[in-house]
Amino acid sequence: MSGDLEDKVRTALTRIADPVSGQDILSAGMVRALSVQDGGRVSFVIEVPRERAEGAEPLRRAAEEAVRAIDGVETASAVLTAHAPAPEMPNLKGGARSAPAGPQKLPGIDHVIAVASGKGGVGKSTVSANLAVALAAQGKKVGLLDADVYGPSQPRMLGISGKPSSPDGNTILPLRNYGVTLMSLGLMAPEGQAVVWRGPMLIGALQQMLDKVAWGKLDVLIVDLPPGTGDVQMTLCQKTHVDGAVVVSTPQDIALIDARKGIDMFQKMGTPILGIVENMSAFVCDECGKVHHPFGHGGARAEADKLGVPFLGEIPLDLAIREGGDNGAPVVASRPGSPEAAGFVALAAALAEGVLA
Ligand SMILES: Nc1ncnc2c1ncn2[C@@H]1O[C@H](COP(=O)(O)OP(=O)(O)OP(=O)(O)O)[C@@H](O)[C@H]1O
Repeated sequence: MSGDLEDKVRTALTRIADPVSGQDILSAGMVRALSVQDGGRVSFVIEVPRERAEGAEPLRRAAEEAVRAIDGVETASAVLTAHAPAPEMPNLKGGARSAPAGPQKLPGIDHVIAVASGKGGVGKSTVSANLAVALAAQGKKVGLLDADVYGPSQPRMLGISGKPSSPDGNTILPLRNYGVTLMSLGLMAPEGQAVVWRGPMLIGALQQMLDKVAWGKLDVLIVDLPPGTGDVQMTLCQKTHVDGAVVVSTPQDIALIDARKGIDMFQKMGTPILGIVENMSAFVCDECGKVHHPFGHGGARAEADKLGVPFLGEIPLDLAIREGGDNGAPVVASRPGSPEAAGFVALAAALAEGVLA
């Protein structure tokens, strides 16, 4: 049913002509991250060269209105994003870059792993930070891209402050701690100030972090995504070759329902699901040593079995994990070998032996 609607949306977009080239915007490759969700919610991005960004609003509006007029479409949202002309793009490897057709490998980066969650607050950033540090401790060259544009928390979690520099005014030099190279929108904004990144700005910011950051040679770039299934997730998967997604969930039904939606989105985008991690799985009482399951237990494993995707293990609910995140000392670094670090180390080892091998 959403397939039929998607066809209708595509047809409508072929009727919108780009006034500059005369080609329709779909064939011209200007439509990106098209998403047609159940209930008729449609969103997409229109990409124009940077010099046309200011004058492209009428085109955006025409495309949005054409889609909104389709029977079965409840809401339509088109956002504009501007890209720099190809010759201005930094080329960290030195070769010429032709117009990208589908998801592209990032120069010098062997693998990209996305860490996602359906719902906010389930520990996606905590898992990303500890996974990155654990992989670095296992000898991998690791980058961490904090794409959680609604609440970038990686600088705090990895104990990194200060601004990344850009000596040539074009390429951004990332910062490093615990053997992890980090770039985050949180490093671009003054600490404590909320930054609201929307639409084209948001997609542009993600693109900048992928294209303009001097990541250097990496075995793996971990991308800490915002929660849910929005433009950032879709743009990442459409533009960049992502080896797979790790989905983080708590055992609660409500988190698992959202995790399922996230998995569905990645599958539709053709991004492999590396597996589900159950965070805040069990709590061991300091006083009596008894194991409690405040959010239930085993839900993520059952969900993974049901969906036929790997189960990647359980992370306990533990004060040291929370404090490590708040204090910029991930538990994997501050308490290596501890039971609370074990789940992250096992996750890193499983990925190192699997997708990163
Ligand atoms: N296993 C855990 N044990 C104890 N505290 C945890 C654990 N996992 C995460 N937390 C804490 O829960 C809070 C939310 O975690 P985190 O920021 O990693 O979630 P998130 O899914 O990335 O959230 P958002 O997407 O909203 O940014 C943080 O204070 C973090 O320290």
